[in-house]
Amino acid sequence: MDILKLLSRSTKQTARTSKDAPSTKLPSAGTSANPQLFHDAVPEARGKKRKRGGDVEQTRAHDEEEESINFFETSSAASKAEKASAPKKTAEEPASTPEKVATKATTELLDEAECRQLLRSHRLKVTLLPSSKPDKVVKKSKKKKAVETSKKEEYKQVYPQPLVAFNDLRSTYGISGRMAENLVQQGYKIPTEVQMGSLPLLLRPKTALGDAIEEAEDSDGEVHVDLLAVAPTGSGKTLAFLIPVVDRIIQRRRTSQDKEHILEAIVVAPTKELATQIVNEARKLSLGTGVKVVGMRKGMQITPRDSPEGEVDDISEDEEEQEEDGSDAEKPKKSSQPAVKADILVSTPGLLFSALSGKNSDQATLLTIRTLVLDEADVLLDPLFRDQTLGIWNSCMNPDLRVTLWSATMGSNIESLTSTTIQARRSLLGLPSSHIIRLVVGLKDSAIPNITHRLIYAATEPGKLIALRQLLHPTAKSADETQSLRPPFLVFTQTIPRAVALHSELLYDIPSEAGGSTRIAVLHAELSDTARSNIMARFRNGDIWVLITTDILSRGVDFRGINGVVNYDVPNSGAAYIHRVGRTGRAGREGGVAVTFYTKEDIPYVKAVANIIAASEKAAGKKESEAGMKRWLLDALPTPSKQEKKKLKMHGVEARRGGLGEKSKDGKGKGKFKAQISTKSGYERKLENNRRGAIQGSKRRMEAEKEEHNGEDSEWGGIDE
Ligand SMILES: Nc1ncnc2c1ncn2[C@@H]1O[C@H](COP(=O)(O)OP(=O)(O)OP(=O)(O)O)[C@@H](O)[C@H]1O
Repeated sequence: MDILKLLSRSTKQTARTSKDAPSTKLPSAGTSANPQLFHDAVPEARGKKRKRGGDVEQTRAHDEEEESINFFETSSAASKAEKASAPKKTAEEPASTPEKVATKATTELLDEAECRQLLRSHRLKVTLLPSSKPDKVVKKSKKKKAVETSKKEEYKQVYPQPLVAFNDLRSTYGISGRMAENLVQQGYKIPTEVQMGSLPLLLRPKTALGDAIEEAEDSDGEVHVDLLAVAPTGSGKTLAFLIPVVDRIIQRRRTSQDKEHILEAIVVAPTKELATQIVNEARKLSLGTGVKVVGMRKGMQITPRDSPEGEVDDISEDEEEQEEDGSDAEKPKKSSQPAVKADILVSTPGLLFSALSGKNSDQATLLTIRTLVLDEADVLLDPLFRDQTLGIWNSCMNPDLRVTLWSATMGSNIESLTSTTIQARRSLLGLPSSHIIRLVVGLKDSAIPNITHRLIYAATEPGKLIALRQLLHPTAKSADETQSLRPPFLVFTQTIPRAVALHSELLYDIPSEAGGSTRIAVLHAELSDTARSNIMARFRNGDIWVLITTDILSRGVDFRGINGVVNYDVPNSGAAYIHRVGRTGRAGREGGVAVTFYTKEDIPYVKAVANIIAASEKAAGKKESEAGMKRWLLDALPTPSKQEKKKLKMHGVEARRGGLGEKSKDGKGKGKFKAQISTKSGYERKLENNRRGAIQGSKRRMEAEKEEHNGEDSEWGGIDE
């Protein structure tokens, strides 16, 4: 079914020819050939001589595409035999000797020049952050210079082994055959940049880093690594943090007699939707490895290992999958069950923190946790979640604790908070201080270059509504790629009441033959968990075409087929813009569109968005004449003060606070009321208007008739005789 055709049917849109139809360019049109954002080899692009690393990479990437059956296949007969038995395995992996892994490792490593070349050509920058807190920069000029120099010396760029091809995960870094098989099953072929940079570092730090650093060792003899990774939205960070988590558990089991489920890893994510998605990804990845993944639920307890058998229970995988399908609406919840028996726990900070600070809090010191993952770390360490996140972090008392932090945006304040927390924890446990590794992919804090941005001035609130309808119902004249937005797409508003009101407004905008009001939905934090899961499942299935939401869905959530994002209300910060628009153009897909409306009220705040758009267009290689963001507009927009930025981040644009706008004192709805979205649907208002019009019309007619009648009475009619 052509969604756009149906939507534009009432506006007599002319049928697109296959030539001008943009379907092949749509992100929902299929899988991306290459998920890498920066896969152009730099030396070639700049006309320099190519080094050997580039060739290695090209050849391997090509080989991967050729190997349609199994790109994890190694050349040796022994490994072929090993691979052949892999799919049949359903239980845990048989032990693989460390010597075997080590022998393989030596055969695959690149020299430093090749590493540099590859890392650079994929815009990967790896830095060791200072192991101690950098000295305070004092303002006195001479001192400042001296201190800055010493600070500079502490930031050291390193060139670890990049992951050239997915089959190296097995051959060089020794991941389990079963996990490798799971990756094949899911169709992963070429590693994304963040996977290239982080997987060797986290899987086998010694192999990846060589003698680049002399570091503290963990009890398993590996170099201690904490990682802060900043990589674009949709660039595969989930897989980058999950593979090492699952691998570390499998490695521990290989060497230990204890095959029980021990809670070894915690993944924290800011929203329930993201946490559920991570649980699903982790389960797909660890299928058949014996690693168990559980999503945290209300009422669950984090029990210590020696909790009595039989008491231990958790939500079954089936049950959670049902929740994701939205099919468990009528089922009673098992949320009061007492325990978590799993290897990996995924949770929002609030749920886990309250479980830790509950009745059994003294038992809750998480001694067994060896990996803590903070997904969307900048938001988790923002004041909103900071206490909860640090509370969880500080409960993890295992000396081998590895912390990895991930996001597409990371302020320098988050970086220093991370350093301080890691070093403080290590000194509390009497451990030597260690370096934190920072991995940055591309330009830090920027929007992905593979989507089209449109910043549209709509002047007023009603103007935005008209503009949104224009996107939804392209007219014959406007149904080109610059005007229309092909569903499915997401619409973001500033507040919950505004999302609800916009939903009511648009409820009947989709023709009934296309599914009518069922095609449009609203998702926000005040809905029940079941309702939220239900809507997510329907949107993923393609039953919902337009999903109106708040920033609750702006981070991490991966909808593969989204064609566009509409910022109905301007986002509260540059970071919020980057994450919102990053819901489209995932895994390198081209064709995603991000539309942002702004009104008179937004002008003081829109510069951050405009700057990000300009940087993204530059990164995409657009010339000034092709760029949507014009220089004159950038220059004309005012730069908000720090204070204004802070206020905006905390509360949003004032005229829209509280959602529907405040009534003026006389109740007439002027002034602040202009930022209101009607709470009735356009269709309902049209009916009401028609009804009101009909009543007024009939009143007018009656009055006219009356007047006529009176006129007749008063009119001189002569003498009736
Ligand atoms: N190597 C790969 N090849 C192809 N697709 C991939 C690869 N790695 C991940 N993906 C896919 O890319 C999509 C985005 O991945 P993911 O959700 O992990 O992105 P992210 O970097 O966490 O994004 P965000 O910053 O928005 O949280 C997913 O659909 C995932 O399956």
